[in-house]
Amino acid sequence: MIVVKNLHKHFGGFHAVDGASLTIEKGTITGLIGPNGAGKTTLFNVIAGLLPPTSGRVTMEGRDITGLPPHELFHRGLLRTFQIAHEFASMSCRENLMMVPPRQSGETLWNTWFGRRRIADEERALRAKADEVLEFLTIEHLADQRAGQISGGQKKLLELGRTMMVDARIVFLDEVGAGVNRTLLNTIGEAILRLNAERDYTFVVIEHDMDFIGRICGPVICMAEGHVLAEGTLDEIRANEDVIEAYLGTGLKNRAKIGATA
Ligand SMILES: Nc1ncnc2c1ncn2[C@@H]1O[C@H](COP(=O)(O)OP(=O)(O)OP(=O)(O)O)[C@@H](O)[C@H]1O
Repeated sequence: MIVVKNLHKHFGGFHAVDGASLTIEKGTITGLIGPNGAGKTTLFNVIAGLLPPTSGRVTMEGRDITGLPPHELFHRGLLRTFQIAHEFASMSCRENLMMVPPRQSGETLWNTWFGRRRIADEERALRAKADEVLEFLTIEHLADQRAGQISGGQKKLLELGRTMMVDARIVFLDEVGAGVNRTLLNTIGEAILRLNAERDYTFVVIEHDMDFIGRICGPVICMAEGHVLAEGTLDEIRANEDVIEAYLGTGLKNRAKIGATA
């Protein structure tokens, strides 16, 4: 369980996150929605250690993780993916996955000279794991293809695959659906649901596609102006007057996004 208490992140005088408090229950797929500029990505970045908070506290399973750097959170199984995928373009998809686990023996000069057998064993295991991940994500046919050449949606799947290489416990997904076609978005949704059901992953998903949120997310949290406005099912959120007001206040385009009928 992740508990965020009264979190603030200010950029100069601008309060991007302004007293956000929320709880992410273990084993859930929680949707994080809100109009543009609500502070969702900034909140992700603070929780995932990419930005130091101005004030407030984040705990994971009761332990204070406020301001811990990403690599420390990585070791605790907390990972964040990005709106724009961060692949190594000239490496194959399989190699991209094999790069993820930290502290591989081949990284030290000593082992390069004296630990060849161990390195070879490790590499075989990593390769097998990467292939298993690609198969799980139904993109095994991309194993040898350069990551820079695959589609945007496939890159999102590859990012999800990176989290599987370290058996993440909690994954923050930032706009998985942005620029992804419907078929691939369904594949991504299926993978998220299966990882949650079969491998105990907890997910927090920022997404503007409300159909996608409705299909895969249990609790939904709506942010506006840096804080949490409402929590509940998507239907409850959609009917919430404050939420409709927040989306309305930021223009018709945002209002259409929530699918508000009132
Ligand atoms: N590094 C920064 N410096 C100054 N302002 C920033 C910085 N990062 C974000 N902001 C501002 O903070 C506000 C919240 O941005 P954020 O990206 O967190 O919102 P969001 O809810 O994720 O929006 P979107 O749905 O459009 O991605 C925005 O007004 C943004 O311009």
